[in-house]
Amino acid sequence: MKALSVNKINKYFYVAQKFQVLKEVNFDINQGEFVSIIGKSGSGKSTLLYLLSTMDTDYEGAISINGTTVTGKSQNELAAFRNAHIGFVFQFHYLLPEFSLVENIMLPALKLKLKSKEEIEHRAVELLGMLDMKGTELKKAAAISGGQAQRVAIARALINDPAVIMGDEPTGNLDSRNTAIVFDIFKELAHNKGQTIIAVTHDDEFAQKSDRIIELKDGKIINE
Ligand SMILES: Nc1ncnc2c1ncn2[C@@H]1O[C@H](COP(=O)(O)OP(=O)(O)OP(=O)(O)O)[C@@H](O)[C@H]1O
Repeated sequence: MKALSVNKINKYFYVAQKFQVLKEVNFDINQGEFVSIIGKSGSGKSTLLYLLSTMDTDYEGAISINGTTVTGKSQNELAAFRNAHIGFVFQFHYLLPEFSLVENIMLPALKLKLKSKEEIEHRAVELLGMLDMKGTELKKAAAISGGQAQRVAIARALINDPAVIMGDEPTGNLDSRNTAIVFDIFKELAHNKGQTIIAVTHDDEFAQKSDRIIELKDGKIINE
C-alpha cells in the first residue's frame, strides 16, 4: 500500500517576484518505508515536507496520504487529518517545559478524544518504556537532556499511532549516540510496526542507512 503519493507538485514563493521553489515533484512512498530527504541548503526540502505535512496548502498538484487525497481539504479537515494520521518530530522538540513528560506525550491524544484519559496515560507510559525512559514519567520536560527530550518528542508523535511519521532534522541537535538511538527507533517503527518514516536530514550517514534517499536539487528531484 502507498503511504504517500505526490503528483506533479509545483510551489512558488512571491518575494518581489515569482520564484519557483518546487518543480514537478513526483514520487510515491510505500507503507513501512524509512525515507530520507536530502539536498543542499535551499534545495526545497523543508518546503516539501511542509506540503507533505498538509500544513501548507498553497501549491499546484496533488498529495495523497494513506489513500486519502488531502489536496483541496479545508483547514479544519486537515487539522483533524494530521492529528489522526501524521506524527511530527522536529529538530527542536517543542515540549512544554512545565508539563511532565507523560503530560507532554498525552496532549495529541487528549485532543483527538478517541480514548479515555486512563487509556491514553497508560499508552504514554508504555511509549516512554519503549524508548528506554521508564521511571522518568513525572519529570518536567525542562529537566531532561536534549537526547531524552527528542525521545519524548518521538513518543508524543507516536501517541495516536500515526501511519506516517515526518521529521524535519529529527536528529539535528543530537550527538552521535542519541542520533543512533533515534535512528534505531525509526527503523524499528518502519520495519516492525509498518509505520512510514519521512525525514529531512543533513546527516549523510543517517540518510545512507535509511531504506531510501530522495534527493532534491534546486527544487527538482534528482534521485529517488
Ligand atoms: N516563506 C518563504 N518565502 C519566500 N521564500 C522562501 C520561503 N521559505 C523558503 N523560501 C525559499 O525557498 C527555497 C527553499 O527553501 P527550503 O527552506 O525549503 O530549503 P531547504 O532545502 O530546506 O534548506 P535548509 O537545508 O537550509 O533547511 C530557498 O531559496 C528559500 O530561501
